[in-house]
Amino acid sequence: MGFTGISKLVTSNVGKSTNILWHDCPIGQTERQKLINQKGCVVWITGLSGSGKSTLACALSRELHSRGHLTYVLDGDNLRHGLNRDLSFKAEDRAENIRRVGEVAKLFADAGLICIASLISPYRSDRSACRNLLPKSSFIEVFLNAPIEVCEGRDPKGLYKLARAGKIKGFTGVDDPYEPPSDCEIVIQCKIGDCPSPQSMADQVVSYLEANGFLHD
Ligand SMILES: Nc1ncnc2c1ncn2[C@@H]1O[C@H](COP(=O)(O)OS(=O)(=O)O)[C@@H](OP(=O)(O)O)[C@H]1O
Ligand SMILES: Nc1ncnc2c1ncn2[C@@H]1O[C@H](COP(=O)(O)OP(=O)(O)O)[C@@H](O)[C@H]1O
Repeated sequence: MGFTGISKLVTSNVGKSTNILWHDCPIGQTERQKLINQKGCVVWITGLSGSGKSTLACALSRELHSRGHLTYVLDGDNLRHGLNRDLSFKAEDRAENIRRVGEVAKLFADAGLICIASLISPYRSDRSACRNLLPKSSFIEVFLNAPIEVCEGRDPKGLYKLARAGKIKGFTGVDDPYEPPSDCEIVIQCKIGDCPSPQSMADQVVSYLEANGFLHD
């Protein structure tokens, strides 16, 4: 075996990539996790636009950081400024958006980080494909269950208003579907006039991570 850990020179074809080989390194996820005393995982926050995904992602990242944990936030809106700038909001582009972010999140988790992905991710099949990329139990799906009335009432970017006026087509929850999770790890319930604070949403996720051993090696 050489330095790159090629044990047998058998190449394979994956998607459109032909004759490729997997290289292993002696320092892997286990070694990295030991170094930072935590377990890599993906916290995947799904919900309507305006439900509070980015707010929760940032509150969670801040809370974990203050406790000495390494996190990284992958925010749908932000990633569409770079990695996913070539994608629209039609179903197949949303699927590709989620697939790419799932693959990136998998790398962060493999690096040992608590990766917080915050995307509308409206289709169950796309979220499920991301779940299947990760080892069992290290994909933690969080449903920010805020009714559209709450999200539309907030409308911080004025997008619901534009969608209702027909100036944005295919807006999630207005004229595009959102499929709520049927079986996810955490549900954060937000009702009209009664939403948990950002800190208490973050605390709910931290409790789950603590109880499931992600905050220790
Ligand atoms: N048609 C349509 N539908 C939904 N959202 C729209 C649309 N057009 C633009 N936006 C803005 O894009 C943000 C959602 O991007 P995502 O990458 O999370 O979407 S998705 O997961 O691919 O469905 C979303 O951000 P959030 O409000 O933070 O969810 C919107 O600001
Ligand atoms: N728990 C909450 N309680 C009250 N307001 C909230 C809460 N979470 C988010 N908000 C507000 O709602 C709006 C949308 O939140 P944001 O995090 O941008 O949602 P999303 O990322 O899902 O679009 C923002 O103005 C934010 O300040």
